[in-house]
Amino acid sequence: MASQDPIPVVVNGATGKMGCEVVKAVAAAEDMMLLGAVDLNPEYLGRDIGEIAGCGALEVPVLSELQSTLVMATQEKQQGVMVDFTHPKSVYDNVRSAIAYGIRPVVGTTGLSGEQLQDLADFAQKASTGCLIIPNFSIGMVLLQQAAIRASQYFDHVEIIELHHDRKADAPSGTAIKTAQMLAELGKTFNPPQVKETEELTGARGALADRDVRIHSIRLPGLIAHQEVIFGAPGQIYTLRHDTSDRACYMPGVLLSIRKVTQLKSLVYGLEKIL
Ligand SMILES: NC(=O)C1=CN([C@@H]2O[C@H](COP(=O)(O)OP(=O)(O)OC[C@H]3O[C@@H](n4cnc5c(N)ncnc54)[C@H](OP(=O)(O)O)[C@@H]3O)[C@@H](O)[C@H]2O)C=CC1
Ligand SMILES: O=C(O)C1=N[C@H](C(=O)O)C[C@H](O)C1
Repeated sequence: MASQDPIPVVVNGATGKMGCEVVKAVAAAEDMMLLGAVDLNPEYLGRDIGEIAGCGALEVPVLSELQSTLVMATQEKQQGVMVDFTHPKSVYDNVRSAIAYGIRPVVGTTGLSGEQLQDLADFAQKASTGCLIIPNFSIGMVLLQQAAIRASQYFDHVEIIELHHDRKADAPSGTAIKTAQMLAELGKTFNPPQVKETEELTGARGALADRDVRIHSIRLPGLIAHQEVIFGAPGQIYTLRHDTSDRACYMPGVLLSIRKVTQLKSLVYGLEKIL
């Protein structure tokens, strides 16, 4: 059997916390080739991304220009993939650019609005280009969300608490938003009021998502990424919790997504859809 050409991968946000993990994972994957590393952090421009990520020289310099790196990826035999772990402010434009060049985006960056997501879905559909938007690449979170869906058949009261490191730009987390959406999609309204409530300090009761699912966000140094979904009923509390202790936990999901996106022709939102 003829072996396939490796999948060319461009990592955007390559010198960041997640970007470095992706660089190491892609460099170690036999069916992938790290083609480009893009980042705006001026400290690392021109330096070898393998040395920055800590896996030894890869002869791939950090560049600041996404467009020219995408053009380079269009010249490979196999269709290229862009993995994006940048910033909520830039992710929409990055994904539009990649799709415009026929490069398939695998997006971990959170903070896209519902409208932006819909617009990207329409754009990917028109271009017949696969695109994966994955708010959380860890298998543990998919399992937590599935358990939450099951529990919500029996519980009418639920609140989500997400806890993250204090370098996180967006709140609530993309994962908490997705979890709340998954519960809301079941069609029932949660948390029927028991008393007339007032907030003595604005925000004390958290954010109200669709179908009255509440989300609370905590930011502290010392945390990485954690989420609780707490169900309540008279006389009992059922708590689901996921804790991240190393960003390596996201890499099996990232590698799977790189492989899967090459087979897609439209946008898919959520890891659970490709498992
Ligand atoms: N889906 C998932 O499973 C996960 C998602 N995330 C999400 O991924 C994103 C990144 O997280 P994290 O790695 O912790 O963040 P970091 O801040 O550590 O890394 C982001 C990197 O991207 C760079 N950057 C910012 N804007 C651009 C741009 N326009 N083009 C290229 N590079 C850019 C930053 O440079 P500079 O520092 O100079 O700004 C930085 O080096 C966040 O949205 C986070 O929520 C995180 C973990 C898991
Ligand atoms: O910023 C992070 O760290 C994380 N972001 C994602 C999110 O917003 O849900 C995924 C994970 O929680 C880590």
